[in-house]
Amino acid sequence: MLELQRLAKRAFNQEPSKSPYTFCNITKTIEQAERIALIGASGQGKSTLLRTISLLNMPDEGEMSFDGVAFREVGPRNWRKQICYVAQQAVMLPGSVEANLTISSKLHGRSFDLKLAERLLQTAGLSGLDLKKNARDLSGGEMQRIALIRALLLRPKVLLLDEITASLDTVNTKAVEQLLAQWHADEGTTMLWVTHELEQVTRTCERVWFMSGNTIMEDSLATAFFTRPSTDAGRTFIGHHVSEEVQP
Ligand SMILES: Nc1ncnc2c1ncn2[C@@H]1O[C@H](COP(=O)(O)OP(=O)(O)OP(=O)(O)O)[C@@H](O)[C@H]1O
Repeated sequence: MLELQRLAKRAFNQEPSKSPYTFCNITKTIEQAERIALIGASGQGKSTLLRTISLLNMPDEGEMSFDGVAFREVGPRNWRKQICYVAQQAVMLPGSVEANLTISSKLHGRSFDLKLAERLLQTAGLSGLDLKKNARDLSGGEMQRIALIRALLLRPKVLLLDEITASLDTVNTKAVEQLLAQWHADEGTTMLWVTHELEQVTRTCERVWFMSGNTIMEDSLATAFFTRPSTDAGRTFIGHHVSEEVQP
């Protein structure tokens, strides 16, 4: 349903035709309800790829289509109604938590589903939160969960999750994973999830895209990638993480 064809983005802040690729040659099809973990070393372009798929950055080369419609025909605003990016650093809009939760429904002309919002807040461990509180006074972890719930309330077809549990403790990380697992079971939302926590991959995703050499070097079932990566880069990546985890 989401097709990427020879997608490429060049490095920022340089003359486009001369700058090196941040990522290139990405041709992939993502079916509805797939959950894919996007992993790889720092600086490989994982966040930039997510931001490009959500049209927060425009691709320099290649095509993307969703349900057969090219992104150029739809325009960024309508594209992002279907394909929603949740950032690593949650951004709260001015005003209360409630205003943050209702804003996207208003912007997209949809009615606000209060019951659903309350259920999501509860599952995310935020049932006691005062919705009248200024959103910018929340803790980093609270902001992160509100940003996620704000995205879910739009009921996008594809969720692009960028290290969304990096600022959460273990309990709240599990709460968010559970929230997304339930959401996936109920809604069949496709997820592309950047994470550095390899155990999280095995808990949350069936498929892995491993980025290396500024492209997707391996695309496989998560179980296959972790037991037998098919490239030297994949083996090195896994070996590095395993040796890091066994160190005191
Ligand atoms: N807004 C920006 N302006 C300039 N350069 C950028 C910008 N965003 C990303 N980059 C550069 O693009 C490259 C890829 O960065 P990106 O954040 O996509 O990598 P990543 O794989 O997600 O890394 P990490 O795992 O550390 O988050 C890096 O060299 C980074 O410095």
